[in-house]
Amino acid sequence: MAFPKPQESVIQVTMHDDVLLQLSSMSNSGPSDPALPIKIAKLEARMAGKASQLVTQSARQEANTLSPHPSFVNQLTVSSSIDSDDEECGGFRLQANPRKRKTMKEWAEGDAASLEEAVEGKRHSQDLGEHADFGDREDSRGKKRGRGRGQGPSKPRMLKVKADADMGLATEVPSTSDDGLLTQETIEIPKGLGEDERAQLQEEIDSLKMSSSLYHEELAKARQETSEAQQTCQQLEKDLKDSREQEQLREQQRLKVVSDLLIAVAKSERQDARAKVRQDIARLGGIGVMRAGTVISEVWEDGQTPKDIQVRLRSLLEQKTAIDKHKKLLKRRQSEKLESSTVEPAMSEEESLAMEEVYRTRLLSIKREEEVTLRDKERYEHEKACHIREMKRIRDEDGSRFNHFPILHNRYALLNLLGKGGFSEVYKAFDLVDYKYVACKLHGLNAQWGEEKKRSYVRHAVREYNIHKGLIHNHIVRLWDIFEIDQNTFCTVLEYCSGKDLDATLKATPSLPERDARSILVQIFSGLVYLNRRAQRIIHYDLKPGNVLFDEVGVAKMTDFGLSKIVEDEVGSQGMELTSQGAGTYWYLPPECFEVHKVPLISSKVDVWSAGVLFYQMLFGRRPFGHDQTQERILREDTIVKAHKVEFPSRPSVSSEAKDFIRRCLTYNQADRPDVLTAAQDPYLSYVKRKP
Ligand SMILES: Nc1ncnc2c1ncn2[C@@H]1O[C@H](COP(=O)(O)OP(=O)(O)OP(=O)(O)O)[C@@H](O)[C@H]1O
Repeated sequence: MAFPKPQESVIQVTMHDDVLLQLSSMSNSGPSDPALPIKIAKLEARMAGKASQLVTQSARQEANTLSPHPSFVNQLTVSSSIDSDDEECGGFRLQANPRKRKTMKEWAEGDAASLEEAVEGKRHSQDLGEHADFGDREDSRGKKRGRGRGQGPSKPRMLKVKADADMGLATEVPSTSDDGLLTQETIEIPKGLGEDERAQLQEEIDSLKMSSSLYHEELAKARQETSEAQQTCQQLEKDLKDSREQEQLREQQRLKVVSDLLIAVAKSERQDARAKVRQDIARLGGIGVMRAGTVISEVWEDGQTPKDIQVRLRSLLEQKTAIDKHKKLLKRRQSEKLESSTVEPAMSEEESLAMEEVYRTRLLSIKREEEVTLRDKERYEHEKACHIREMKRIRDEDGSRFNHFPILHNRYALLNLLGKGGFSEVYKAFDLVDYKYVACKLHGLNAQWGEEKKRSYVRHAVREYNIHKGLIHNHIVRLWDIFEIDQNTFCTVLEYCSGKDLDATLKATPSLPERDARSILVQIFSGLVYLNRRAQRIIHYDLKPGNVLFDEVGVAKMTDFGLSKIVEDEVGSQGMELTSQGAGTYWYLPPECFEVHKVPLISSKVDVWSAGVLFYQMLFGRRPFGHDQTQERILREDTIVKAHKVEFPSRPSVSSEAKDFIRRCLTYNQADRPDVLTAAQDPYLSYVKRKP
């Protein structure tokens, strides 16, 4: 509901002079007659025998263009037309009044001569002119004219017509009382008038008195209404203020309830996570402490599952050995069958063939069991990797200074830690303003760092923010906000991706079916095409499994633009200079990034190479170059500089189209490698709708 502004509803009621005018503007119903002031003036003038002058002046002032002819009859005609034809007069409408027009006309016809003489004659014309002008208009000297002689503007209006000796007319003095009520002090009818006219005049005076009293009542009513309206208005304002305060209170309560619920859920998730880790420690293993002299180090201690797997494998090995032994014995017996010295009874040929078959089938069965156990062992290794990741997450969460569910920036309710990067902690959080989950990345500056290093880190983060915030694409994580927490910590707010990241996915399932891997690749290229079609092109430069996240429905999204490069317009076809050589994750970077003899020139082809490595890893469960090497070893052994040709394992089996696409992405020579836009148009990446 829209409440009017208080000042709009206030009606001024203190101006006695303008009471009638205000009434007429306030009320459109009942006896309100906006033409009344004019009528009164005309009547006064007529009674004073100066109707013509009044009319002339009134007409001249209000209409100006109407008949300039001084003739009284003409002027009356003008007057009559103004009086009756609803024309504007000083801002008020003159209502039609045929009865009055008739009177005036009659009067004009009956006593035209004497009235004309009076008009020509003269005096008090100024008075009458003033009476005829009901508005508070300024005269030519710029002064406000009063409505009665000697009266200040705030005095009640006196409609006074003085006796005019020259005209031989007695003066009828209708006036308004202090509160605006029309009164009649003396009534003397002009001598020259007949009975009818006198009666008519008397009738008009009575009628005016009646109207005046009605207006008076209306004024009182309007005043009353105004005061009531003011009270209502004040009450409404108060109500509005109260309800706003209540709403604020309710909003705070709502937020409290929501955040309490979220915190309760988060706490229970924390408990579940810890209980699961405890179970998994018993099942999969955990970190123990080993002491060697004064040195205490952490060691991995196996849980029950790897122990069981070991026992099964050992048992299978023992069974295999035993069968092999029996097989050998059987063979020896068969060869010694004819020797009489043999203690054991001789075995028929058929029996010995049957025994051979028993041993063979048993060995095959052991082999199958072994394969199953080895698969279990592999699964265990993946579970162990996730378990170690989760243990690390919990340890990081326990050690975090933001683990007590704070509300940051009056808006983001921090819940549980999602993970910890090099210099940041990422928390799942709830946005209490937009009511959605977000990921809050808390960047902590190391207190030990010097001022310059801190400044450089912040500069870097702000640069990343400025690049990332403008990127709006389905396959790029949205960056919503950035704010400072304290001198050494600030936070970026990101779209929350509730699925695992690709790194975690590949740890749990090292190789994906080709169809799944291709779908992820297509999405990555969609994001890359967006980055290369913008006015300000961007090279991501840090494409790796950890920087590909999945939302709740499995849509892949690129994130982390910390190392990304803006491609300036003037960059030539060779590419732009790489000024941050050494940064990045070497398994995923192309050979040109390791150029040492000159400043490397790079382009979007860096991302094409990284996407090729990612695709290879998704398909084969390992990286094409330096898979088992550390970053340092890759650099030392020039692993990528030597990565001229990509080799494919025989298993799992992958389509030749996929391999060919990987070869194109991993083209050693940058000039021969397709750029993002060309690679994205590769037939391998295009989906065509199959005809039914
Ligand atoms: N928007 C997000 N939604 C959900 N989880 C996220 C989001 N951003 C990051 N994470 C998770 O938070 C963890 C830490 O992320 P972060 O980006 O800090 O790690 P990183 O990339 O390993 O570190 P660094 O940026 O230092 O290389 C990762 O496990 C990541 O999956």
